[in-house]
Amino acid sequence: DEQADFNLKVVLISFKQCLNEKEEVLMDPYITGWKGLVRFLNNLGTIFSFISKDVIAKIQIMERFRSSDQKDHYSSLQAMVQYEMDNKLVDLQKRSEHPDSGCRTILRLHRALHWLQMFLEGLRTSQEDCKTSVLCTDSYNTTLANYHPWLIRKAVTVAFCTLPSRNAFLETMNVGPPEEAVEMLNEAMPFICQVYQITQKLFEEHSLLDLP
Ligand SMILES: CCCCCCCC/C=C\CCCCCCCC(=O)N[C@@H](COP(=O)(O)O)[C@H](O)/C=C/CCCCCCCCCCCCC
Repeated sequence: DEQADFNLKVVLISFKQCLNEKEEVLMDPYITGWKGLVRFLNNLGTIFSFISKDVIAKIQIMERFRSSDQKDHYSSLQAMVQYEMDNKLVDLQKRSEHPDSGCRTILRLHRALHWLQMFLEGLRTSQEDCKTSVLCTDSYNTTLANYHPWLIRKAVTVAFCTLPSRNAFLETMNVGPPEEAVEMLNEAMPFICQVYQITQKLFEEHSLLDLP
């Protein structure tokens, strides 16, 4: 039962566990966090399956690295960037020799994490009667939409219209009444923001923010 399986707490704990004392972003909890988000997405209906398929494909790319002979080079985002850059394993101009590098794959998820951060912030601070679809569209338009072609933007906007009300949405997080879900989001936001900021800085320092 996927609905029963999803628990916001599990996702949030994963993002908390992503950061070690050296402020590195650890790959395994990062992947676990994304898997939890996909589980949540799957519960929102089949209209969202084109989105979850894309996330799953990206998770699988990263899992393959983590179970390969090179797995130690993928233990953290920092190790991955160092390894792929040092060994010229990233297509910087055009997707060709290394179409599915770890860096370009994580960059896609990283951009989506920015959307999540904006969306959860909106959800957390909005009034009870606020429409989830509006929060979702606004946060999408200021983040991910900048990287998506027209057709995807349209499909995404249609899917957003099917989202339940704010309170029903918060209840699907399986942590009790909406107020408790908001409380948990208050606790979790700093970790998600930190993971986002550290990754952003890492990719910025290596000029990896525009990978094809
Ligand atoms: C804490 C729990 C509460 C909130 C739960 C939200 C659950 C969200 C789960 C997943 C978020 C979606 C992540 C989307 C990743 C998209 C990555 C991407 O940009 N991919 C495109 C580029 O990849 P390449 O082609 O270059 O390999 C790809 O083309 C896009 C494909 C599909 C469309 C993606 C649309 C993203 C919309 C994000 C909003 C999700 C809506 C969730 C509703 C609450």
